[in-house]
Amino acid sequence: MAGGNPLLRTHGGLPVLTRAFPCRLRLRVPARRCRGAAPALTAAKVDVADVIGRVRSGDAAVPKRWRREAEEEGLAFSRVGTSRGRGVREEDVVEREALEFGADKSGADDGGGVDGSYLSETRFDQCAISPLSLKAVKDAGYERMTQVQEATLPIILQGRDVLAKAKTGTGKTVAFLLPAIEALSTLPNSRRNQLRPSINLLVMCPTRELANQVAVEAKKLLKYHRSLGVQVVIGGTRLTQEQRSMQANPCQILVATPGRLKDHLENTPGFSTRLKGVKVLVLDEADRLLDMGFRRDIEKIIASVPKERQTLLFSATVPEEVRQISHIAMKKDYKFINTVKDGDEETHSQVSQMFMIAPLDLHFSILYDVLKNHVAEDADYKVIIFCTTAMVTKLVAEVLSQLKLNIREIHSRKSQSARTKVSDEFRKSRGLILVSSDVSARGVDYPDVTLVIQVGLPADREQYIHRLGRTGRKGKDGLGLLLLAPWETYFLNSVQDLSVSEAVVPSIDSSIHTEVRNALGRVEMKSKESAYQAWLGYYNSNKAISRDKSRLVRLAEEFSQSMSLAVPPAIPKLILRKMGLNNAPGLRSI
Ligand SMILES: Nc1ncnc2c1ncn2[C@@H]1O[C@H](COP(=O)(O)OP(=O)(O)OP(=O)(O)O)[C@@H](O)[C@H]1O
Repeated sequence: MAGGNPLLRTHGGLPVLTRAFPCRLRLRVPARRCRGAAPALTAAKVDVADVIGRVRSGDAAVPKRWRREAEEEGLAFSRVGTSRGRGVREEDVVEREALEFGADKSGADDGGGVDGSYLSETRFDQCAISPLSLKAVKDAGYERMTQVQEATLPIILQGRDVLAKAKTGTGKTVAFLLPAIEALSTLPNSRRNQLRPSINLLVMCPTRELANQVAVEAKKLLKYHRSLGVQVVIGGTRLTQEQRSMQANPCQILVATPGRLKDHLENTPGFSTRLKGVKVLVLDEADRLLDMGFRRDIEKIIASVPKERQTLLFSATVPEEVRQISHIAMKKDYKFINTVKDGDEETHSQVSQMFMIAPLDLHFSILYDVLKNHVAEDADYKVIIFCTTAMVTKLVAEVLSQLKLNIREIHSRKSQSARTKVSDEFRKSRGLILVSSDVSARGVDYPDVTLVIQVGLPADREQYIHRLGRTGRKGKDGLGLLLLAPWETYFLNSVQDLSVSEAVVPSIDSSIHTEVRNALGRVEMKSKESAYQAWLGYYNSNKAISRDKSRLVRLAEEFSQSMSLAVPPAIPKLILRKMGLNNAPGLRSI
């Protein structure tokens, strides 16, 4: 996080004046132009932020070489000082600085970001892949490999176990699917022509949307491999329906969510025998699948596939604990391939990251204000708002819909058919705002998301990174805003190595407050009650906050007030007991 002068923060070489947040939201084009500024500086190991700060403060000790390199890159430092001296508004300065920095050396929109292109120089046709796969890759529009594909393909093709880390939106799905399909296509035909072929490739994903998406990508790559097929098994659909379709058309590739796969293991005749044919096991979003929420299911699944197999673990985040426990899934001599360079951040530098601290009772108004500005500035807007729980997501979606924004909602309480419909629509559209719980946090590839807003505490640092990663995919620009209440600021410690700049709370027109109040008045009481209960449950499960129960109750009351409720809703006794809050003073029960 940029420190120092509280008025001037920087990220990726671009100064951001904190009071100009709404303006930053409008800076998409200039921000892209700024890209050209950084590479030479980075290569020379110059801290751009530091140089800018020191030049501005009149520090004559800035080495000439740095200054010269900066100027060669079009960074007109001296002019920046002059603009401010003329009393130009901060917003104007930000706009101007961005343009001045912009020698427009960004290159084409082919992934040329400040942190280097996500594409490598290697073309797929230079690699040892089959003509059938190559043809499919071409049809999919892929010519050059992404960095992670280039780094992992040869090793996976050798049959090694691989744990790979690469930033969000850089093509990890193809990186594991393509070599896995190559491995399958070389299996003797007898294996593939059986009436009920074994499952040879098993891909595990933490969410249903991601599983569907991986299957779609697999189908693209299988276009000319006519004897290979892919099937998806995910929760939220009828088990019997999946059983029937697996029986009618058994495929060698299965993409699954853990819970449903376990269901099939326990209830589908012949399924465990089919799993004995697994040659390649993939854990997509491996760190999520290996954390406590999924660990048991994953262990059971691993025990059901042969020990003699190849295992591939992929994620944008690989915390140390995951490396420590990777032996659960992989052979000891696995290869760890990390395409995030030493000293580089895990997030993309072309994504502007902001945090804003404001009391809970301002959050709806801020959200509305930020969205209104963003929608007005960018006709092609495409926004995802992440909320803490399904019921809070529902409430936020209802409030914003009442405010006549173009809202869709997705979370675990929606039927799977509604989730799939919304997800498909959001993928194809622009001019939409998706309010989502963490079901969309990882892996889902919605193209051209312009802004990601996270409201309230993300579950952890990793979740923050994955949610943010829904924007800035394939080297494109993006914006991220994390909106926190003052007592949530401790979370920022966990992302202090990322370039997250503070944005000062914008002054909000009283008409916005009135509109929000009226919108809240039109939202059903039931939604508010459920959101309150879910909110309490979420923060109660957070150790840092639930330690002090009376404080938790007070904070929940603040949340209730932010929904315009005079008195916090009562909660069923049973639920309070389940939350361990039956004796917490100040909570009303029914
Ligand atoms: N070689 C390539 N050239 C161009 N586009 C590609 C290439 N490989 C993959 N893509 C596209 O890049 C996008 C992002 O890919 P993908 O969803 O696999 O990213 P990811 O790294 O898995 O992201 P996340 O970490 O969010 O899961 C997709 O739209 C995919 O079709």
